[in-house]
Amino acid sequence: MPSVGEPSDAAPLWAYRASEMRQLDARLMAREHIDDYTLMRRAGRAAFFRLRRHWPQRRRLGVICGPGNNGGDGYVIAALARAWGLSVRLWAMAPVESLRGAARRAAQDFLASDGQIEPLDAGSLRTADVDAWVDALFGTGLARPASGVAHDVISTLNAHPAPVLAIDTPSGLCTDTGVMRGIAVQAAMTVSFIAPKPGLYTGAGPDCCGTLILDRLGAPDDLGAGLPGACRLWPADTPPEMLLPPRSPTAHKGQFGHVLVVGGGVGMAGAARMAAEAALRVGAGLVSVATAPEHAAAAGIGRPELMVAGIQTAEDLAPLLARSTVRALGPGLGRSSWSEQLFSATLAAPGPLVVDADGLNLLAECPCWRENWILTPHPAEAARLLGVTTAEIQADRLAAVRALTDRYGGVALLKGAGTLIDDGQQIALCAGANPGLASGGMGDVLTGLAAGLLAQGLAPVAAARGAVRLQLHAGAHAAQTLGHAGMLASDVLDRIAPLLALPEIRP
Ligand SMILES: NC(=O)C1=CN([C@@H]2O[C@H](COP(=O)(O)OP(=O)(O)OC[C@H]3O[C@@H](n4cnc5c(N)ncnc54)[C@H](O)[C@@H]3O)[C@@H](O)[C@H]2O)[C@H](O)CC1
Ligand SMILES: [K+]
Repeated sequence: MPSVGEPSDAAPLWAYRASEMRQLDARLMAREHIDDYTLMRRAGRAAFFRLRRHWPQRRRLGVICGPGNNGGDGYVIAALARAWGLSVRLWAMAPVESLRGAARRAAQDFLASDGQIEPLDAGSLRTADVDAWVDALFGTGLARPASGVAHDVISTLNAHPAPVLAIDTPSGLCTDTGVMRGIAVQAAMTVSFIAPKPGLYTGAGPDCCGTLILDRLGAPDDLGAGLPGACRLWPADTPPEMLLPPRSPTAHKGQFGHVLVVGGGVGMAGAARMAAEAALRVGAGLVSVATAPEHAAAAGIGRPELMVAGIQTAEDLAPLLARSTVRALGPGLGRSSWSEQLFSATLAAPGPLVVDADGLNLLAECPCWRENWILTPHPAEAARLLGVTTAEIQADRLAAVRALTDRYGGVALLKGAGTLIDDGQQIALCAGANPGLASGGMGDVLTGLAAGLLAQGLAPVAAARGAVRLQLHAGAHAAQTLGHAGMLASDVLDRIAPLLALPEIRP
């Protein structure tokens, strides 16, 4: 049985940068006593049979081969497709004689099977009678933005009605960061090999990959032993692991912490209320809300379990800080002098806390370092915390989340598709993209979930990861019944308790 907040038995995979992928390829070949052409044929076969399984009706393939081993995979796929009686047209970016090693052998075998190679030209792709494309232009070896013919080809593929199967990665996507290098293939499906690459799960990766399938090609889990790895990946479909401590029959509310939400400035009572409800729903024993006096009466309506206090000054806040064990600082806090008073008083109190929204914006103005907190910025808030632009954050999200913990300590949770969580030692990537979560209040719910888990004794990094994964799972349930446009933060809230009641995570 996994301990509280730790991953279940299905320990998540490590994701690797391109520079490490080459070492993994070499290790796999050495361990299995195979050469790179055998491994390439294994990759091509894996991709081809996924294509046949998912798109059985698509029998007119257009294969685009680049100048490297990714292109080599394409030749393997094209030869297999012809052997299976599919119609194949293949366009190559580089002449066969310029190819090297396994890629050259793959091209020669394709020619030997009477395959035809056409020079890469966007115009001929536009008019091709093709009902599925295979993108084997660039893989982990992408070295710069696609330009010239490569750019035009990617643009043509994206405009063509036939779906694209991307091999190993959509061409043009940086597999280390998830940044589109200029232009990138928008694939309907991606089959990636051997080990996860972080850029497929964060940044623009989820948009470019479509349905992402990882085929390990027989790689054992310990293939990367000793390599630093870029991050640990919790794939979106990983079942929610047991998060909460067991509850004895005689348990009482004092055992499950007391969360104090500090926020709800004038006109923003809802944010603090959402965070407070989330903390209750995830199991905190007691939850209080320190909010502007104007909201005190309204903030508790419909949720009598909340204890709400109208706060004028830091002195008013002191007794609430003294009674609580965990704080959630920032939901709807605002940037007024009132906000600054409460911010400073809360930061001065000991004990773990979650800082979000305007709490982060105020922190950016007076940075400090702390062990026992979780910062939960979206990219723009992270940019303010680091004094850079949002584009620079998104240009390398893994570097950004590490820069946050270097500067502020504790745990940094960088929101966005493929949320990253760093404790200064190891980065966790919680895969999963749900456009329905892009609406007001979702950040407040996440803050409350994290605070509620902290209040029950989870370590900050486990509380952060648990909050993200609970919200992703609850959000997926909400999207199934309500759709992405119609789902609200309250709908996610309503699905937390049923999720926690699931046998695999019921305490
Ligand atoms: N190594 C193995 O045994 C296996 C690898 N697999 C596949 O190989 C690719 C990685 O191959 P690599 O040759 O390193 O890189 P690419 O094929 O991605 O292409 C790099 C190639 O293209 C040139 N290049 C890079 N960027 C550009 C650009 N913008 N414009 C033009 N040319 C560019 C660069 O100079 C290189 O020549 C991996 O993704 C897998 O698909 C097998 O799948 C498994 C075995
Ligand atoms: K590719």
